[in-house]
Amino acid sequence: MYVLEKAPAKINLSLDVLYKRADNFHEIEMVMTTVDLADRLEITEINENRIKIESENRFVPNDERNLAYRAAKLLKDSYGIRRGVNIKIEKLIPVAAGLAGGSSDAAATLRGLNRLWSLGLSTRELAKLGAKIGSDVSFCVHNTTAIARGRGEVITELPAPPACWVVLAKPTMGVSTKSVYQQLNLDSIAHPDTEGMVRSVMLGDYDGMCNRLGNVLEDVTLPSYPEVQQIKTQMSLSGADAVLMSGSGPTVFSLVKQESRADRIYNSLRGFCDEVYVVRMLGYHQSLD
Ligand SMILES: C[C@](O)(CO)[C@H](O)COP(=O)(O)OP(=O)(O)OC[C@H]1O[C@@H](n2ccc(N)nc2=O)[C@H](O)[C@@H]1O
Ligand SMILES: Nc1ncnc2c1ncn2[C@@H]1O[C@H](COP(=O)(O)OP(=O)(O)OP(=O)(O)O)[C@@H](O)[C@H]1O
Repeated sequence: MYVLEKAPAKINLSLDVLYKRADNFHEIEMVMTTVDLADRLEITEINENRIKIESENRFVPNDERNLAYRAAKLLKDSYGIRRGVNIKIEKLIPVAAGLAGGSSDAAATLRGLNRLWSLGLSTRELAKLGAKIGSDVSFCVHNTTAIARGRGEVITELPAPPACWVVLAKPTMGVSTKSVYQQLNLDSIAHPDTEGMVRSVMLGDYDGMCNRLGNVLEDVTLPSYPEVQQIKTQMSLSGADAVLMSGSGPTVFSLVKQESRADRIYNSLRGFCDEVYVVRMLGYHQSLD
């Protein structure tokens, strides 16, 4: 028996940090959605009572450090499951990119094992478990468009944003999320209009959504990595409707209505940036088979 699960990348349409909490995490408010760039997981039952990870990507650990491993272990331990699985991860999302690739793999593992082991857990129950693995995992379990609050685990689903093309570009370096949060100066934040972003998404107002893209973590990552600003500038010059860094970076995305413009941005970045993708926004509940 096996199940297949898609694990899509996320982008943050807005990301605000409200304050630092006593537990050293930051209280945040984000509007997030998923894009059509996804890892593919094949989860197969094996005869031994253990979790095996298979991945050909040299940046992805194939042991207990893998977030998919941690998700499987958490589910096994929480529900006393004495069965084993092999989790094969076809890695298409760039690693340490600000696209929540690892978190999405963990979420896909929770969804997949819920089916494989017929656990009957609801999305909310899986999302609650996911929060124990990482702040982005609950959102990834929902696998839709949503507002995320708390440290990222308090999810309110939203309708899909207005349809558009998304061009993603990841510079070569990876960025440590922890270090970006640590360096953020909370006194000088220009807070994005989260409420306005939510309204724009709900109304299907594409221009409103473009005008309200905002990510306070750019304050840290942009000055540290000039390549990120260069990509933003290049995308704007090539006709993007709006441009923003995703998560803690370094991936930058642009939104465009016209496919021809998306192609123009893609072509303008090739040779200058190794990993560039033109994808669609998802944000609907996906058929995961
Ligand atoms: C930047 C985002 O990706 C935006 O979606 C998330 O906020 C980060 O989500 P994540 O990578 O799943 O984060 P975690 O693995 O839970 O935390 C990594 C580190 O980021 C910092 N962190 C994370 C989330 C949060 N609300 N406040 C924080 O300060 C903490 O130092 C933590 O040790
Ligand atoms: N399944 C996985 N896929 C990718 N990286 C993983 C995975 N499991 C563990 N990791 C580790 O997690 C680190 C961060 O990877 P990931 O691609 O999830 O970062 P990210 O996209 O910046 O995450 P976020 O946007 O949530 O901050 C990697 O350097 C890698 O060592």
